[in-house]
Amino acid sequence: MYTYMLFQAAMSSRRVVVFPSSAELGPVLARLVCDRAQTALNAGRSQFTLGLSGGSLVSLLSKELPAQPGLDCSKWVVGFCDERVVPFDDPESTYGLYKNQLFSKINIPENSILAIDHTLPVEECAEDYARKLNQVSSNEDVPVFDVLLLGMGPDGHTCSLFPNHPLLQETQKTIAPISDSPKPPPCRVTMTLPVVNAARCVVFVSTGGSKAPVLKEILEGGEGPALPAARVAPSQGELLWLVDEPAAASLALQVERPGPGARL
Ligand SMILES: O=C(O)[C@H](O)[C@@H](O)[C@H](O)[C@H](O)COP(=O)(O)O
Repeated sequence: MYTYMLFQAAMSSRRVVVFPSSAELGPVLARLVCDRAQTALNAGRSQFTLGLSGGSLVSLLSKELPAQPGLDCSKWVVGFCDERVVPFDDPESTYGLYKNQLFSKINIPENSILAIDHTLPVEECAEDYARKLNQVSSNEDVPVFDVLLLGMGPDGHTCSLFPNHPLLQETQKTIAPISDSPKPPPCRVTMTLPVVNAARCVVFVSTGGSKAPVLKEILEGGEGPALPAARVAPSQGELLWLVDEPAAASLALQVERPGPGARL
């Protein structure tokens, strides 16, 4: 019961925000990222740290972020919530997609983009990437990102944390290797739940009707063990779910429906 009450308390800071479609969601997401960057820098931090995910986020951010008025990314440090261990010119490389679609359009310094070394075997690649994240300020050795942007698969996975996978129990590593990903490609590195839940702000972006059943299970509770995305509950930070109407179609809980130009 006590655990349940703690769970409910953590959930109370969660916001579920519904948009008619990605066309309305995208600009609000981009504004949110820029606002949190401003907050970080105004608070006297020397850098704004952002974690990116793949999937539909790549094209959404690549369209909306460069369109933000007065965008200045010179103090941004960008990492990846997970990454496929493939060469950067492979169409499966998340870094490769962002490099072509986004990084070429905004002024993030090249050495502030923390990419994996895909030439290493997956275990060493994870250790190497964990060391790279040491340049993000940390709390008890866990990097604390200002904002993490996450996607969610129709199976409830997020980052490369898949349902029923032992990595869900990982508490020692900040970045873990996975060589049996049920979704190809099999070799990946991923942030672990302690890192995700240490972030100041975690934003899920989930769109499309195929997400409706799993979104309902994650946000309103299901009978089986908690799915990976349901285990995301930042201990001190904000949790936002930005979804479109088709994804939200089965939800009974109270949601926000902001108008155009809204700031979250
Ligand atoms: O590495 C991956 O396989 C993808 O990054 C994946 O985890 C993605 O984030 C989700 O499947 C959500 O995808 P959509 O945003 O396209 O729904």
